[in-house]
Amino acid sequence: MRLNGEISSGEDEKEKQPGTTTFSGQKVVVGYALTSKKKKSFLQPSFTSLARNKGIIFVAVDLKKPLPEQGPFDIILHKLSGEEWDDIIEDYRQKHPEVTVLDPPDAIRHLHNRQSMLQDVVDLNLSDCHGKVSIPRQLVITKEKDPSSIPYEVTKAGMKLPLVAKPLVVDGTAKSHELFLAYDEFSLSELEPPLVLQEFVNHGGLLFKIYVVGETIKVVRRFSLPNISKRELSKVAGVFRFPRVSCAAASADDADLDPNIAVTLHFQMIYT
Ligand SMILES: Nc1ncnc2c1ncn2[C@@H]1O[C@H](COP(=O)(O)OP(=O)(O)OP(=O)(O)O)[C@@H](O)[C@H]1O
Ligand SMILES: O=P(O)(O)O[C@H]1[C@H](O)[C@@H](O)[C@H](OP(=O)(O)O)[C@@H](OP(=O)(O)O)[C@H]1O
Repeated sequence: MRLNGEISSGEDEKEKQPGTTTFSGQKVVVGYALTSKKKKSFLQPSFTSLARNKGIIFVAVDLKKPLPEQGPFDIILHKLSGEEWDDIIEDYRQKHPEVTVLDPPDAIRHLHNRQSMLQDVVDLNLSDCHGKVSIPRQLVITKEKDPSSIPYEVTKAGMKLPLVAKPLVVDGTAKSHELFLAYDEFSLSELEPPLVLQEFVNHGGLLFKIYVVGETIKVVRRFSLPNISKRELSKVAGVFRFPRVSCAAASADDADLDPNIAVTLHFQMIYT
């Protein structure tokens, strides 16, 4: 297959994966358009090397050049945000129906907003399905709102403390993963809308993260925010920032959990 573009050099990809055989058939070319953060986390040498052995080649899309002039690609893998990029991808999809675009902007738009993201879970209506699947009670504070009005909004909505505050927009930046924990509603006026406020759900300081790709399902355990007791709530005030809760570094897969906790947690998986 012909290639016009920078091919992931593979120079650092010396690590051979056990059990992999070198591919000798038709190649699949994946054009990728990712942030430098995502390139670092996703396009790891061990991964691109494994992919190469299976005939999958990653080629960087040059954002300074028109997309239709690049390739040919079999797949476009992108995670960039913004209307301009969405238009480029949509236009490319129309002109190149033979290329698989993962994911078309229209199909993932609702995931860029924490309110619309969780609406799908609500719509599934799994309130009585071998247990309870629900989302935390939440309130959206739009960007037009004056932060000083947040305490009033919270009281009006009857939200119970403590509250978790998250950026409304999810755009893959480190800032969009930030989370704030507020023990009293007044300190919420220090935060910057647009926000989603959620009631804090005690979940034993652990959560299960489930990855699904086609038929393959992988479940991992992560340490999370610990339970907050009524006593603690009555003694603590203020808003606390957590840059990244339950990230990969907080893996609890090897933790020796009390079996009783593990069983309880099994029934407490929460959608956040
Ligand atoms: N309402 C809540 N009550 C208690 N803990 C919460 C709540 N919301 C989030 N958390 C904790 O904070 C973590 C991060 O929440 P967030 O909503 O940012 O998850 P996410 O966007 O699904 O995370 P990721 O970006 O890793 O996919 C959760 O995994 C959970 O441990
Ligand atoms: O490492 P896990 O627990 O799987 O969490 C991932 C999040 O679920 C993703 O949302 C992050 O990607 P974005 O930052 O592009 O949203 C992703 O960011 P990363 O690719 O920069 O590591 C991870 O934080």
